[in-house]
Amino acid sequence: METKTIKAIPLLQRDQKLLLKAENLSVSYNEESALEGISMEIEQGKIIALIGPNGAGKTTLLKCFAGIIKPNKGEIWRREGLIIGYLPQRPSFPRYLPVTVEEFIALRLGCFRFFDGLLGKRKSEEKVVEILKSFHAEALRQRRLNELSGGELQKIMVASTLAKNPALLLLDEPLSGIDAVGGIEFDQLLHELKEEKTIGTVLVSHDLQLVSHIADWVYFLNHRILTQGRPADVLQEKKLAAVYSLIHTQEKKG
Ligand SMILES: Nc1ncnc2c1ncn2[C@@H]1O[C@H](COP(=O)(O)OP(=O)(O)OP(=O)(O)O)[C@@H](O)[C@H]1O
Repeated sequence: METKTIKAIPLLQRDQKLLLKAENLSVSYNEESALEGISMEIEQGKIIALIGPNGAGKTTLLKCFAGIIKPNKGEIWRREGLIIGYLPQRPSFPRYLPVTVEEFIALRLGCFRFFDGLLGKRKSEEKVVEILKSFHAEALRQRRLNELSGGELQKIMVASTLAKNPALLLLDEPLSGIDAVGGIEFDQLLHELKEEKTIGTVLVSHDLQLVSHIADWVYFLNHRILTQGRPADVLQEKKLAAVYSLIHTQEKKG
């Protein structure tokens, strides 16, 4: 068994745009390897997409970046004071919280009144309204989380993830359950974030159409990085077919 060698070292004066750097990460669950030798850099103003088949290790990698999982091997550097907004895949916990949308967003902002927060009640309300407006979701403000549809809840999850003004955004299948209109809005939102150039984003998605026009750089993972590049290069039909046939051959070898 490898010893755990992750370090959260304050980053990196060398390059102001660099938010996070991962070097040679490996993760295994119960001796079963999920990730091997992953290295990548995430910069401010850029959207990195992680694609690959089910079980490829995409969520595991996001969890490493978020600090939820410690790799068995490798190192992660983060910019000092980096605020990370992490949207997990299909989060189920909010459903059980007996709170309204407004209270939930305030809670995630850390300024819910029960917690005697940083901003105070009025400021917190203003911020929540502002966030809901930007997602065209003001009508949901007083609704309870357990009354929302799957797509509405997902929208609120994205909104509340952005509420803290993170510098690094980690999105795991953010469009799952969101309808076509919501998808277009989300697309626009990602474009706006990109134009502002202040946030770095790692997007896990099976939606190759979204990835093809939003990502600056794509990594194709299957436990290892099989290929990487600009979307126009990686997402060519021929290239994808080659990668998938490589996976198929690996699986056959067992
Ligand atoms: N907590 C866990 N315990 C044991 N094995 C796990 C755990 N989490 C993930 N795995 C395994 O690790 C591998 C990678 O899983 P991961 O969820 O990172 O893949 P993914 O690429 O995000 O998949 P998907 O596209 O299906 O969401 C899979 O084989 C999975 O079964």
